[in-house]
Amino acid sequence: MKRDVPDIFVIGTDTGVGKTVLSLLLMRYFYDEGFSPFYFKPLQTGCRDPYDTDSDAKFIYDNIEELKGRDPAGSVGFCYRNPKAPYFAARDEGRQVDWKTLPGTLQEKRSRFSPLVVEAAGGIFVPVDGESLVIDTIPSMGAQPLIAARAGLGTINHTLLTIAALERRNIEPLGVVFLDSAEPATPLDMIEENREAIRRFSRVEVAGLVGRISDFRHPPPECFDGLKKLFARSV
Ligand SMILES: Nc1ncnc2c1ncn2[C@@H]1O[C@H](COP(=O)(O)OP(=O)(O)OP(=O)(O)O)[C@@H](O)[C@H]1O
Ligand SMILES: C[C@H](N)[C@@H](CCCCCC(=O)O)NC(=O)O
Ligand SMILES: [Mg+2]
Repeated sequence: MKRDVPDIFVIGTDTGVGKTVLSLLLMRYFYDEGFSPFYFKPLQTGCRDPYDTDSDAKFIYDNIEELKGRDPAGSVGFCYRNPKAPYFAARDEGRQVDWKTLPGTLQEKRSRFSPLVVEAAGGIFVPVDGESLVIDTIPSMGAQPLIAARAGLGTINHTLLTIAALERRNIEPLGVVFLDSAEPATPLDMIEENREAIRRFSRVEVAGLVGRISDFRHPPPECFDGLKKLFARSV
């Protein structure tokens, strides 16, 4: 089994920025490059179960040919019904997220798959339990963070804040990928300025831009340009 890429923790500047879409592209990219990738969502909220229409794992399994008919439940750690931060969604059900079991689950997957594509819930300052935020879980996951960010107005602030928080804890991200689901599309000159600001005020590069995708089963080839830049040396 090909194993020469790091496991990836897809984190975001916010909820709804495109982490699941970026995870889908990573899965497609690594399958096409001959790897055996595995998608995992440790903490899913806003779903009755892993088969719900809002389940991120279901979206991945529905849109990756190789996963068609397979059970998305294996790709979900904890699942809570209310669309909230995991801490509050679990509390609504009288439970507490026992996230320290997750590194063991990932370790078990590592024997059969590479790379792991792990998707965070929301942004990195989202509470997981009463003591921990998503950012606190990063070191124990053994996966390198890749930042999904919106492409348009507001992203400079959110992306630089995310990078600054990681830097304070000596966590080095692989890079940033912009996703633009806006209609009409964000003007390219603004995207270039956003890219410039992030390069100038941090040491992190925006590796690529993913434009609006209309068919998630067949994303256009240019969606993978950023991933090629990040991983081509490894594949
Ligand atoms: N490039 C894109 N093209 C088309 N739609 C997109 C694109 N990026 C994101 N979207 C859409 O935007 C919405 C939010 O994206 P997504 O679900 O990937 O966000 P997320 O960061 O995973 O959110 P969460 O924190 O809930 O996991 C979804 O409906 C998704 O299909
Ligand atoms: C409900 C969302 N979709 C998401 C949780 C987002 C929490 C955001 C909390 C906040 O930043 O205020 N859940 C998830 O990714 O499983
Ligand atoms: Mg998601």
